[in-house]
Amino acid sequence: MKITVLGCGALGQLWLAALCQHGHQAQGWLRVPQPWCSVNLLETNGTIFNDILMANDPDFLAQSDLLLVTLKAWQVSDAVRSLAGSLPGTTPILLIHNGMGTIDELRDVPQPLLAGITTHAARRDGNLIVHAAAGTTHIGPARALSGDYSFLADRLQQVLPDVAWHNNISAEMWRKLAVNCVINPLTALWDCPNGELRRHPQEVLTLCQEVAAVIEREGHHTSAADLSYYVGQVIESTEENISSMLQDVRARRHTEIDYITGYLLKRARAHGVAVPENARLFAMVKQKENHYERIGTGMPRPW
Ligand SMILES: NC(=O)C1=CN([C@@H]2O[C@H](COP(=O)(O)OP(=O)(O)OC[C@H]3O[C@@H](n4cnc5c(N)ncnc54)[C@H](OP(=O)(O)O)[C@@H]3O)[C@@H](O)[C@H]2O)C=CC1
Ligand SMILES: CC(C)(CO)C(=O)C(=O)O
Repeated sequence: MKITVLGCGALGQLWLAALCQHGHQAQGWLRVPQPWCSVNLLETNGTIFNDILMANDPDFLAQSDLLLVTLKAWQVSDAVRSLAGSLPGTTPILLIHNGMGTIDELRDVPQPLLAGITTHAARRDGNLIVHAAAGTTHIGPARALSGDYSFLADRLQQVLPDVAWHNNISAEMWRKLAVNCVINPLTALWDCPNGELRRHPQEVLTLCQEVAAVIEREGHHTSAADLSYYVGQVIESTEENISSMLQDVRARRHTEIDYITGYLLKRARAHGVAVPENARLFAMVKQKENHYERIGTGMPRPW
Protein backbone atom coordinates (compact mmCIF):
# COMPACT_ATOMS: atom_id res chain seq x y z
CA MET A 1 0.00 0.00 0.00
CA LYS A 2 0.96 3.66 -0.40
CA ILE A 3 0.57 5.38 2.95
CA THR A 4 1.15 8.98 4.03
CA VAL A 5 1.77 9.39 7.75
CA LEU A 6 0.78 12.86 8.95
CA GLY A 7 2.80 13.74 12.06
CA CYS A 8 6.24 12.15 12.37
CA GLY A 9 6.69 12.18 16.14
CA ALA A 10 6.79 9.15 18.43
CA LEU A 11 3.79 7.22 17.05
CA GLY A 12 4.33 8.44 13.49
CA GLN A 13 7.91 7.16 13.35
CA LEU A 14 6.84 3.88 14.94
CA TRP A 15 4.35 3.36 12.10
CA LEU A 16 6.69 4.65 9.38
CA ALA A 17 9.42 2.20 10.44
CA ALA A 18 6.98 -0.72 10.60
CA LEU A 19 5.42 0.15 7.21
CA CYS A 20 8.83 0.30 5.50
CA GLN A 21 9.96 -2.95 7.10
CA HIS A 22 6.86 -4.68 5.74
CA GLY A 23 7.29 -3.59 2.14
CA HIS A 24 4.81 -0.72 2.05
CA GLN A 25 5.58 2.59 0.38
CA ALA A 26 5.37 5.24 3.07
CA GLN A 27 6.06 8.93 3.28
CA GLY A 28 5.94 11.28 6.21
CA TRP A 29 4.07 14.59 6.26
CA LEU A 30 5.74 17.27 8.36
CA ARG A 31 4.76 20.69 9.62
CA VAL A 32 7.94 22.11 8.09
CA PRO A 33 8.35 22.23 4.27
CA GLN A 34 11.07 19.62 3.90
CA PRO A 35 11.22 16.76 1.32
CA TRP A 36 12.59 14.14 3.71
CA CYS A 37 12.06 12.92 7.25
CA SER A 38 14.44 10.89 9.31
CA VAL A 39 13.13 7.88 11.21
CA ASN A 40 15.20 6.65 14.14
CA LEU A 41 13.53 3.93 16.13
CA LEU A 42 14.77 1.67 18.91
CA GLU A 43 12.53 -1.40 18.85
CA THR A 44 11.33 -3.28 21.95
CA ASN A 45 13.76 -6.12 21.07
CA GLY A 46 16.75 -3.74 20.97
CA THR A 47 17.06 -3.49 17.16
CA ILE A 48 17.39 -0.08 15.56
CA PHE A 49 15.61 1.16 12.44
CA ASN A 50 17.31 4.16 10.94
CA ASP A 51 16.34 5.60 7.55
CA ILE A 52 15.60 8.78 5.67
CA LEU A 53 12.17 8.68 4.03
CA MET A 54 10.40 10.86 1.53
CA ALA A 55 8.21 13.61 3.01
CA ASN A 56 5.65 16.19 1.93
CA ASP A 57 5.38 14.92 -1.66
CA PRO A 58 1.99 16.09 -3.01
CA ASP A 59 2.01 13.51 -5.86
CA PHE A 60 2.53 10.67 -3.38
CA LEU A 61 -0.26 12.14 -1.23
CA ALA A 62 -2.61 12.23 -4.22
CA GLN A 63 -1.94 8.52 -4.85
CA SER A 64 -2.07 7.40 -1.20
CA ASP A 65 -4.29 4.47 -0.22
CA LEU A 66 -4.40 5.64 3.39
CA LEU A 67 -3.69 8.82 5.35
CA LEU A 68 -2.57 7.77 8.81
CA VAL A 69 -2.77 10.69 11.25
CA THR A 70 -0.53 10.50 14.31
CA LEU A 71 -0.81 14.04 15.65
CA LYS A 72 -1.78 15.37 19.05
CA ALA A 73 -5.57 15.82 19.18
CA TRP A 74 -5.44 19.63 19.02
CA GLN A 75 -3.24 19.50 15.90
CA VAL A 76 -5.53 17.16 13.96
CA SER A 77 -8.34 19.14 12.42
CA ASP A 78 -6.34 22.02 10.86
CA ALA A 79 -3.69 19.63 9.52
CA VAL A 80 -6.16 17.09 8.09
CA ARG A 81 -8.31 19.83 6.57
CA SER A 82 -5.28 21.29 4.81
CA LEU A 83 -4.48 17.93 3.16
CA ALA A 84 -8.00 16.64 2.48
CA GLY A 85 -8.34 18.64 -0.75
CA SER A 86 -5.26 16.89 -2.23
CA LEU A 87 -6.30 13.40 -1.16
CA PRO A 88 -8.59 11.23 -3.31
CA GLY A 89 -12.17 11.33 -2.02
CA THR A 90 -12.13 7.55 -1.52
CA THR A 91 -8.87 7.37 0.48
CA PRO A 92 -9.60 6.58 4.12
CA ILE A 93 -8.18 8.80 6.86
CA LEU A 94 -7.29 6.99 10.08
CA LEU A 95 -6.91 9.21 13.17
CA ILE A 96 -4.90 7.72 16.03
CA HIS A 97 -4.74 9.96 19.06
CA ASN A 98 -5.78 10.32 22.68
CA GLY A 99 -8.93 12.27 23.47
CA MET A 100 -12.13 12.80 21.48
CA GLY A 101 -13.80 15.60 19.54
CA THR A 102 -11.78 15.70 16.32
CA ILE A 103 -14.40 13.65 14.45
CA ASP A 104 -16.98 16.40 15.10
CA GLU A 105 -14.46 19.00 13.90
CA LEU A 106 -13.90 17.05 10.66
CA ARG A 107 -17.55 16.39 9.87
CA ASP A 108 -17.33 18.17 6.49
CA VAL A 109 -14.25 16.24 5.31
CA PRO A 110 -15.52 13.99 2.48
CA GLN A 111 -13.09 11.05 2.85
CA PRO A 112 -14.03 7.93 4.85
CA LEU A 113 -12.98 8.72 8.41
CA LEU A 114 -11.70 6.02 10.78
CA ALA A 115 -10.83 6.41 14.45
CA GLY A 116 -8.12 4.57 16.33
CA ILE A 117 -6.71 4.29 19.82
CA THR A 118 -3.55 2.50 20.79
CA THR A 119 -1.86 1.00 23.80
CA HIS A 120 1.58 0.96 22.13
CA ALA A 121 4.01 3.19 24.01
CA ALA A 122 6.69 5.19 22.21
CA ARG A 123 8.65 8.14 23.51
CA ARG A 124 11.25 10.51 22.21
CA ASP A 125 14.74 10.31 23.68
CA GLY A 126 16.79 13.01 21.95
CA ASN A 127 16.74 12.10 18.24
CA LEU A 128 15.65 8.55 18.93
CA ILE A 129 12.13 7.20 19.27
CA VAL A 130 12.03 4.41 21.84
CA HIS A 131 9.29 1.82 21.36
CA ALA A 132 8.83 1.24 25.07
CA ALA A 133 5.97 -1.26 24.95
CA ALA A 134 4.05 -3.14 22.29
CA GLY A 135 0.29 -2.92 22.47
CA THR A 136 -2.97 -3.08 20.55
CA THR A 137 -4.40 -0.56 18.12
CA HIS A 138 -8.19 -0.56 17.98
CA ILE A 139 -9.69 0.93 14.84
CA GLY A 140 -13.18 1.37 13.43
CA PRO A 141 -15.49 3.70 11.52
CA ALA A 142 -15.63 7.18 13.03
CA ARG A 143 -19.02 7.72 11.37
CA ALA A 144 -21.35 5.82 9.05
CA LEU A 145 -19.29 4.68 6.06
CA SER A 146 -20.48 3.50 2.69
CA GLY A 147 -17.77 0.83 2.32
CA ASP A 148 -16.27 -1.87 4.52
CA TYR A 149 -12.81 -0.86 5.72
CA SER A 150 -12.20 -3.78 8.07
CA PHE A 151 -9.57 -5.09 5.59
CA LEU A 152 -7.36 -2.26 6.88
CA ALA A 153 -7.14 -3.92 10.29
CA ASP A 154 -5.87 -7.10 8.59
CA ARG A 155 -3.28 -5.16 6.57
CA LEU A 156 -2.11 -3.12 9.55
CA GLN A 157 -2.04 -6.22 11.76
CA GLN A 158 0.76 -7.53 9.49
CA VAL A 159 2.63 -4.25 9.98
CA LEU A 160 2.42 -3.38 13.68
CA PRO A 161 0.46 -5.98 15.63
CA ASP A 162 -1.96 -6.10 17.27
CA VAL A 163 -4.66 -4.30 15.33
CA ALA A 164 -8.32 -5.01 16.08
CA TRP A 165 -11.35 -3.92 14.06
CA HIS A 166 -14.46 -2.68 15.90
CA ASN A 167 -17.72 -1.93 14.14
CA ASN A 168 -18.52 0.20 17.18
CA ILE A 169 -15.24 1.91 18.04
CA SER A 170 -17.02 4.56 20.09
CA ALA A 171 -17.36 2.24 23.13
CA GLU A 172 -13.59 1.60 23.10
CA MET A 173 -12.88 5.30 22.68
CA TRP A 174 -14.99 6.19 25.69
CA ARG A 175 -13.20 3.58 27.81
CA LYS A 176 -9.86 5.07 26.77
CA LEU A 177 -11.21 8.56 27.44
CA ALA A 178 -12.14 7.43 30.96
CA VAL A 179 -8.55 6.24 31.56
CA ASN A 180 -7.15 9.52 30.27
CA CYS A 181 -9.67 11.63 32.28
CA VAL A 182 -8.39 10.00 35.46
CA ILE A 183 -4.68 9.34 34.95
CA ASN A 184 -3.61 12.30 32.83
CA PRO A 185 -4.84 15.30 34.86
CA LEU A 186 -4.06 13.73 38.25
CA THR A 187 -0.48 12.84 37.29
CA ALA A 188 0.00 16.22 35.59
CA LEU A 189 -1.18 18.10 38.68
CA TRP A 190 0.60 15.93 41.23
CA ASP A 191 3.76 15.54 39.12
CA CYS A 192 3.91 11.80 39.69
CA PRO A 193 4.21 8.55 37.72
CA ASN A 194 0.99 6.67 36.98
CA GLY A 195 1.60 4.09 39.72
CA GLU A 196 1.32 6.76 42.42
CA LEU A 197 -2.44 6.89 41.77
CA ARG A 198 -2.81 3.48 43.48
CA ARG A 199 -2.66 5.46 46.71
CA HIS A 200 -5.74 7.52 45.79
CA PRO A 201 -8.56 5.00 45.16
CA GLN A 202 -11.31 7.36 46.33
CA GLU A 203 -10.28 10.13 43.93
CA VAL A 204 -10.12 7.58 41.08
CA LEU A 205 -13.58 6.26 41.99
CA THR A 206 -15.13 9.76 42.17
CA LEU A 207 -13.83 10.60 38.69
CA CYS A 208 -15.02 7.23 37.34
CA GLN A 209 -18.51 7.77 38.78
CA GLU A 210 -18.80 11.03 36.87
CA VAL A 211 -17.36 9.60 33.64
CA ALA A 212 -19.62 6.52 33.87
CA ALA A 213 -22.72 8.74 34.16
CA VAL A 214 -21.77 10.52 30.91
CA ILE A 215 -20.88 7.29 29.08
CA GLU A 216 -24.28 5.80 30.04
CA ARG A 217 -26.00 8.88 28.58
CA GLU A 218 -23.96 8.40 25.42
CA GLY A 219 -25.67 5.02 25.07
CA HIS A 220 -22.91 2.65 26.19
CA HIS A 221 -23.38 0.26 29.06
CA THR A 222 -20.84 0.79 31.86
CA SER A 223 -20.58 1.40 35.59
CA ALA A 224 -18.31 3.28 37.98
CA ALA A 225 -17.09 -0.06 39.38
CA ASP A 226 -16.22 -1.42 35.90
CA LEU A 227 -14.42 1.76 34.94
CA SER A 228 -12.46 2.10 38.15
CA TYR A 229 -11.42 -1.56 37.89
CA TYR A 230 -10.24 -0.95 34.31
CA VAL A 231 -8.46 2.30 35.21
CA GLY A 232 -6.84 0.45 38.14
CA GLN A 233 -5.49 -2.19 35.72
CA VAL A 234 -4.00 0.54 33.49
CA ILE A 235 -2.44 2.22 36.55
CA GLU A 236 -0.81 -1.13 37.44
CA SER A 237 0.36 -1.97 33.92
CA THR A 238 1.79 1.54 33.35
CA GLU A 239 2.96 2.16 36.92
CA GLU A 240 6.33 3.57 35.92
CA ASN A 241 4.98 5.67 33.03
CA ILE A 242 5.10 9.42 33.03
CA SER A 243 1.71 10.18 31.43
CA SER A 244 1.69 12.11 28.17
CA MET A 245 0.03 15.06 29.93
CA LEU A 246 2.68 15.22 32.63
CA GLN A 247 5.36 15.02 29.92
CA ASP A 248 3.66 17.94 28.14
CA VAL A 249 3.41 19.99 31.34
CA ARG A 250 7.04 19.31 32.25
CA ALA A 251 8.12 20.36 28.75
CA ARG A 252 5.71 23.36 28.88
CA ARG A 253 3.89 22.13 25.77
CA HIS A 254 0.21 22.53 25.00
CA THR A 255 -1.65 19.57 26.58
CA GLU A 256 -4.52 17.46 25.22
CA ILE A 257 -6.79 18.41 28.16
CA ASP A 258 -9.35 20.16 25.88
CA TYR A 259 -9.90 16.88 24.01
CA ILE A 260 -9.82 14.66 27.13
CA THR A 261 -11.57 16.21 30.14
CA GLY A 262 -12.74 19.11 27.96
CA TYR A 263 -14.62 16.71 25.69
CA LEU A 264 -16.15 14.95 28.70
CA LEU A 265 -17.36 18.31 30.07
CA LYS A 266 -18.90 19.20 26.70
CA ARG A 267 -20.83 15.94 26.51
CA ALA A 268 -21.79 16.17 30.20
CA ARG A 269 -23.24 19.64 29.57
CA ALA A 270 -25.18 18.35 26.55
CA HIS A 271 -26.75 15.62 28.68
CA GLY A 272 -27.27 17.78 31.79
CA VAL A 273 -24.95 15.58 33.89
CA ALA A 274 -22.94 17.18 36.71
CA VAL A 275 -19.20 16.34 36.68
CA PRO A 276 -17.76 18.68 39.34
CA GLU A 277 -14.53 16.82 40.09
CA ASN A 278 -13.63 16.54 36.41
CA ALA A 279 -14.50 20.23 36.00
CA ARG A 280 -12.19 21.10 38.90
CA LEU A 281 -9.28 19.13 37.41
CA PHE A 282 -9.90 20.67 33.99
CA ALA A 283 -9.73 24.19 35.44
CA MET A 284 -6.52 23.38 37.32
CA VAL A 285 -4.74 21.90 34.28
CA LYS A 286 -5.86 24.85 32.11
CA GLN A 287 -4.56 27.25 34.73
CA LYS A 288 -1.17 25.51 34.71
CA GLU A 289 -1.07 25.42 30.91
CA ASN A 290 -2.16 29.07 30.56
CA HIS A 291 0.47 30.09 33.05
CA TYR A 292 3.43 28.75 31.08
CA GLU A 293 1.90 29.60 27.69
CA ARG A 294 1.51 33.23 28.77
CA ILE A 295 5.09 33.35 29.99
CA GLY A 296 6.21 31.68 26.73
CA THR A 297 4.48 34.27 24.56
CA GLY A 298 5.47 37.19 26.78
CA MET A 299 1.80 38.05 27.38
CA PRO A 300 0.90 39.74 30.67
CA ARG A 301 -0.42 37.52 33.44
CA PRO A 302 -4.09 37.91 34.43
CA TRP A 303 -3.20 39.52 37.77
N1 LIG B 1 3.51 8.15 22.01
C1 LIG B 1 2.72 7.21 22.53
O1 LIG B 1 3.20 6.21 23.10
C2 LIG B 1 1.25 7.31 22.47
C3 LIG B 1 0.64 8.43 21.95
N2 LIG B 1 -0.73 8.47 21.91
C4 LIG B 1 -1.39 9.61 21.34
O2 LIG B 1 -1.06 9.67 19.96
C5 LIG B 1 -1.00 11.04 19.52
C6 LIG B 1 0.38 11.33 18.94
O3 LIG B 1 1.30 11.17 19.99
P1 LIG B 1 2.88 11.27 19.80
O4 LIG B 1 3.30 10.60 18.55
O5 LIG B 1 3.46 10.83 21.08
O6 LIG B 1 3.04 12.85 19.64
P2 LIG B 1 4.30 13.66 19.08
O7 LIG B 1 4.19 15.05 19.62
O8 LIG B 1 5.55 12.87 19.33
O9 LIG B 1 4.05 13.66 17.51
C7 LIG B 1 3.28 14.59 16.84
C8 LIG B 1 4.13 15.07 15.69
O10 LIG B 1 3.32 15.83 14.80
C9 LIG B 1 4.07 16.95 14.39
N3 LIG B 1 3.13 17.99 13.94
C10 LIG B 1 2.48 18.94 14.65
N4 LIG B 1 1.66 19.67 13.87
C11 LIG B 1 1.82 19.18 12.61
C12 LIG B 1 1.26 19.52 11.36
N5 LIG B 1 0.39 20.52 11.23
N6 LIG B 1 1.64 18.80 10.27
C13 LIG B 1 2.53 17.80 10.36
N7 LIG B 1 3.10 17.43 11.53
C14 LIG B 1 2.75 18.10 12.64
C15 LIG B 1 4.86 17.34 15.60
O11 LIG B 1 5.96 18.11 15.20
P3 LIG B 1 6.46 19.32 16.17
O12 LIG B 1 6.78 18.66 17.49
O13 LIG B 1 7.62 19.82 15.42
O14 LIG B 1 5.30 20.25 16.27
C16 LIG B 1 5.28 15.97 16.12
O15 LIG B 1 6.46 15.52 15.48
C17 LIG B 1 -1.35 11.86 20.78
O16 LIG B 1 -2.72 12.08 20.82
C18 LIG B 1 -0.95 10.94 21.91
O17 LIG B 1 -1.65 11.23 23.10
C19 LIG B 1 -1.51 7.44 22.34
C20 LIG B 1 -0.95 6.33 22.88
C21 LIG B 1 0.46 6.17 22.99
C1 LIG C 1 -2.68 5.18 29.24
C2 LIG C 1 -1.82 6.41 29.56
C3 LIG C 1 -2.37 7.10 30.77
C4 LIG C 1 -0.47 5.84 29.82
O1 LIG C 1 0.41 6.72 30.43
C5 LIG C 1 -1.86 7.36 28.39
O2 LIG C 1 -2.57 7.14 27.44
C6 LIG C 1 -1.13 8.65 28.41
O3 LIG C 1 -0.14 8.79 29.12
O4 LIG C 1 -1.58 9.52 27.67
